[in-house]
Amino acid sequence: MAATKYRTRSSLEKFSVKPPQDDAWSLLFRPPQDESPEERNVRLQQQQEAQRVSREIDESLQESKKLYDKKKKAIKVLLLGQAESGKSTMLRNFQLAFSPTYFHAEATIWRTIIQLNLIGSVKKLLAVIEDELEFAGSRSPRSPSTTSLSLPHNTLSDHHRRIRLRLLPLLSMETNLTRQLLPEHYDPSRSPEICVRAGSGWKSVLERVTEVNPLSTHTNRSGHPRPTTSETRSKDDPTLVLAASRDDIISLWEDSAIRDVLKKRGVRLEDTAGLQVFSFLNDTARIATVDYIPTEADIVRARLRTFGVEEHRFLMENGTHGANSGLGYSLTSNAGSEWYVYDVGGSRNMRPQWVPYFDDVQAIIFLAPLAFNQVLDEDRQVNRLEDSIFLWKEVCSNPLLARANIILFLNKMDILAATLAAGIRVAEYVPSYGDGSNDVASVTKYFREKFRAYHKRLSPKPRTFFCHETSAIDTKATQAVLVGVREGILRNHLEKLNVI
Ligand SMILES: Nc1nc2c(ncn2[C@@H]2O[C@H](COP(=O)(O)OP(=O)(O)OP(=O)(O)O)[C@@H](O)[C@H]2O)c(=O)[nH]1
Ligand SMILES: [Mg+2]
Repeated sequence: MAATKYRTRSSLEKFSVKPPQDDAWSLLFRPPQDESPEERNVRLQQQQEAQRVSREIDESLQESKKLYDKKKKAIKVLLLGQAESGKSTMLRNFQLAFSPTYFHAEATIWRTIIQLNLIGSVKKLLAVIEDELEFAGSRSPRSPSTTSLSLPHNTLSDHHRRIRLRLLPLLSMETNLTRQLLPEHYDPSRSPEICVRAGSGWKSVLERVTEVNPLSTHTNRSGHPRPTTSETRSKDDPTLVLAASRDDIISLWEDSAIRDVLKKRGVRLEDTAGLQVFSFLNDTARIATVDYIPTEADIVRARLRTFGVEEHRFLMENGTHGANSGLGYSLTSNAGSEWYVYDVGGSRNMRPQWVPYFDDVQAIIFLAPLAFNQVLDEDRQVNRLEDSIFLWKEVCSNPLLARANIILFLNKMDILAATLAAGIRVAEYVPSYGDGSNDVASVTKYFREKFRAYHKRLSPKPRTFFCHETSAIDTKATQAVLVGVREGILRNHLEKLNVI
């Protein structure tokens, strides 16, 4: 044994002292025989540089591998569901519940999105007014003696025309800003909503927009910070223009003549899909101010369409306890655990992009509003609930997801309740519902059982069916649900790793 060891060492030594003559690398790096001292210096410097670069490459490879291994160990959750089902809203609830520092740190970015949502609503309002004014103008040319336009059921006047003109700068501001945010090749006329491509650096654009020039941090003579003025703000920041338009927006929104026009033209104040198109208009007095700071509820409610797949990394800031989740033991390892949550764009043309993320995912939160009386934006022939069930079947039967837990969120329960309260009957849209009772509990039970049956029938191997009823804009109730869901996912993950 000792002799073997000795032989090995001696052969290594022999190699390092006297390399074999036919070693290609030695030949390549052998100094030329007539090398001058300067050439030698240059050669040695080059060699050192090459070694440094090679070390750097090794280090970065090791770093990437470490990251890869870490990510492999992290918990991965996919948020799936059709467009507008509430995935991004749920993600923001997740951030608020488990990563509140991060959630609050992004408040200024969301302030601009909320301002853009509000301006978007004003834009829709102005488009209706413009149409109405044009329509009225073409039907009954104005006589010089009157400033009112007589319409069949209402009257819009020069007063409205003037307000519209005053609000136009707001619209050009919005056009400028959204142009910087929209994904490449995206045609805004296809969808009026704000949309950003995942990973495109849109947050940096908004950070730049909201950055206040250091001048504003100066104090005045009495030692108080100077108020932010137009010189201290970025030219793309809509705050001041919006604040200056505040009274005009409120007066338009509260104007009964405008309400009549909206009604006459069939423009719903609240979109039935829950896209509360005009919802921020009700809060204009609070939002259109120079010192507006969004509330948690505002941030959760903001609408920003997802384009592509967004990866969100979470380091759990707070561990929750078994007592909360009814597990009967404490999952203290929860705090500090690393999670990746993937939020996807839900419209049909984006769905093929989901598949690469199916690999190695622990859980899927599938959002399905029971929108039995609505159709998809991208295809007005397709019923929303039917589309959700179709997607659910695809997800349950997908072999790549066979090991993942699928958790169904029947989201937008508030809208279901409002729809049923308005007297809209399920049987009219879903004949198989027959003469079942048209109340929330019965309708929910009926559809939940449908989802359960497909889950059981189509799962490649048996797994438990989890289902929650949610209203993602109700942050308190949603967080309570998410705490339980997180515990469940973590427990399952630990069980798979045989830790508990
Ligand atoms: N009333 C109500 N509105 C909701 C609920 N969940 C989400 N919303 C609203 O529905 C709209 C769409 O929500 P998002 O979270 O952006 O939908 P998404 O699934 O991410 O949509 P895409 O990004 O287009 O795939 C937003 O305006 C939300 O405020 C809910 O439970 N109730
Ligand atoms: Mg989204």
